[in-house]
Amino acid sequence: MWSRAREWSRASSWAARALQPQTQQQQLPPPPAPRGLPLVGTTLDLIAAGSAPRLHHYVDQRHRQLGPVFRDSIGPVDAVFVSDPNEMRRVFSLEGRYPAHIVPEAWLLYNQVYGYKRGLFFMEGEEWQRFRRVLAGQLLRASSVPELLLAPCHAVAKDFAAELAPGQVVPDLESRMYLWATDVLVAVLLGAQRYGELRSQLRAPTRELAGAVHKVFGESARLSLMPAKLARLLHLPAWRHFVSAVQAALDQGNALVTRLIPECAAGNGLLGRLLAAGVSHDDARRLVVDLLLAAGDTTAYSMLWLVLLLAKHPSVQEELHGALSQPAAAEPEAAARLPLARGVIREALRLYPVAPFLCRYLPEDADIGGYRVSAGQLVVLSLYTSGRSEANFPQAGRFWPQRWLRDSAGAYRGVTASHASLPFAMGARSCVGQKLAETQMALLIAEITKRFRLELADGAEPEPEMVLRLVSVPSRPVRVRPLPRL
Ligand code: HEM
Repeated sequence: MWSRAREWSRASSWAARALQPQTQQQQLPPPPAPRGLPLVGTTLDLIAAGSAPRLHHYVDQRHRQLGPVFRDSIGPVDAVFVSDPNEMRRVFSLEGRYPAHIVPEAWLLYNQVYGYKRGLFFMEGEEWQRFRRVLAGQLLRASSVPELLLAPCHAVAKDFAAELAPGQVVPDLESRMYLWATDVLVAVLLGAQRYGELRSQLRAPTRELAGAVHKVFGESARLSLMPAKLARLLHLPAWRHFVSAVQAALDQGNALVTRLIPECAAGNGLLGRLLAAGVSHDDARRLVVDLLLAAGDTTAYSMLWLVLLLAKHPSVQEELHGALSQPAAAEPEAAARLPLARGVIREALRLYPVAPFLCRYLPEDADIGGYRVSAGQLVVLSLYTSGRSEANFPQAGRFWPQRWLRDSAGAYRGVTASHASLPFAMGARSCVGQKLAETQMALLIAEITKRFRLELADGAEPEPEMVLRLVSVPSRPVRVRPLPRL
């Protein structure tokens, strides 16, 4: 089955297949599916693979068994899974004008029950397109890094490194990363200078918000293990705790943004730019509060994986330190663009994509890998599998940031299919915070590496495993000790 599907993906060009008449697509076979038991389907296999926290292992095994495209019903979700990089790209090319993705059930229910209007991630159709243009116009432009992102990310990274206690295990690194992610966004909203002026006044509300966002994540992850509607109907503690955590985070987020609005005119940050672009105060609050929520889990956990991998690989830290010590890398702009720092980030996100499954509902019937996929069918891209496949990345299990450096002919040294790793997705609905996330992570590892060597506090203990709690998180706390460089 593997080779059959591969031949398909090689033999057929995208363009030719996009032009296939509908009738021809209807003649294609359906994707292969595992044999399930009556009533329970494949649920027992999923339980055997480690249940929901190890869904990525279950899906990986299925790809090995059935090939790069298969269909499965996991609980109530019926989806076509895709792990071939060319087919993943094809899915994005067919996503339509208003790409539709899946939103956690508990969040949808919360928004419905409390009539809450949320930000970009939750929007659809023309409303989504309008605000997407506004946000992408600020955050994803070529000039956004030097004009909007660099100075705030650098200021917060310097503070972070300065606050590390040399030789001491960093206490509760996970919470520290949430605070960093929130600080960065507040600094970007205000601009570095205004942020510097207001930093001490904003410290307490920012810290509270970071804690509240962290709590929402914990409660959402707990609730994701059961149907949210049922939990609400039965007034289960999981639903009640989720609601109070979300309300607290939204209230604190709204209060913080309301406080920033009168301040932002004096700065050159994102918030002022949104208002200048004609976004109303209410819409700005709605968009920005959701940016604060979207930035928290994603960058905090990505950075935790990154720190863990660096601490495990002292030789990479030394090479990075050497590169950062060159005069050419002295300025933050150069440090943020340093190829090795970028390689470290890409490699960490390849091995530990914070969103290991990307979802799209295709608007038309489609040919995916030689199989018929009907309009409206949920398609799930298996990033964990594609990112760890030897066919796409030689020595796929190894943390090897240098694979992303280019040789004299301009090719990556150790990458066969770069689009097999898509941690920020691609296309019109890809991550609007990608440039921000890359810049803030690059500058934080630069500031830490310049001053410290990171050491694993738990020595030779086995590496924490990747488990799914809505996003990929380490199975136990990451504990590192920063040792000062002499
Ligand atoms: C390492 C960090 C991050 C990763 C890996 C990441 C990943 C992603 C992915 C995969 C998506 C696409 C979801 C889909 O296709 O349905 C997404 C969407 C999004 N991300 Fe990020 N993200 C990161 C950081 C951020 C940050 C810092 C922000 C805030 C500035 C942000 C804001 C958003 C928003 C608002 C969307 C929804 C975009 C839309 O629907 O048009 N992300 N992110």
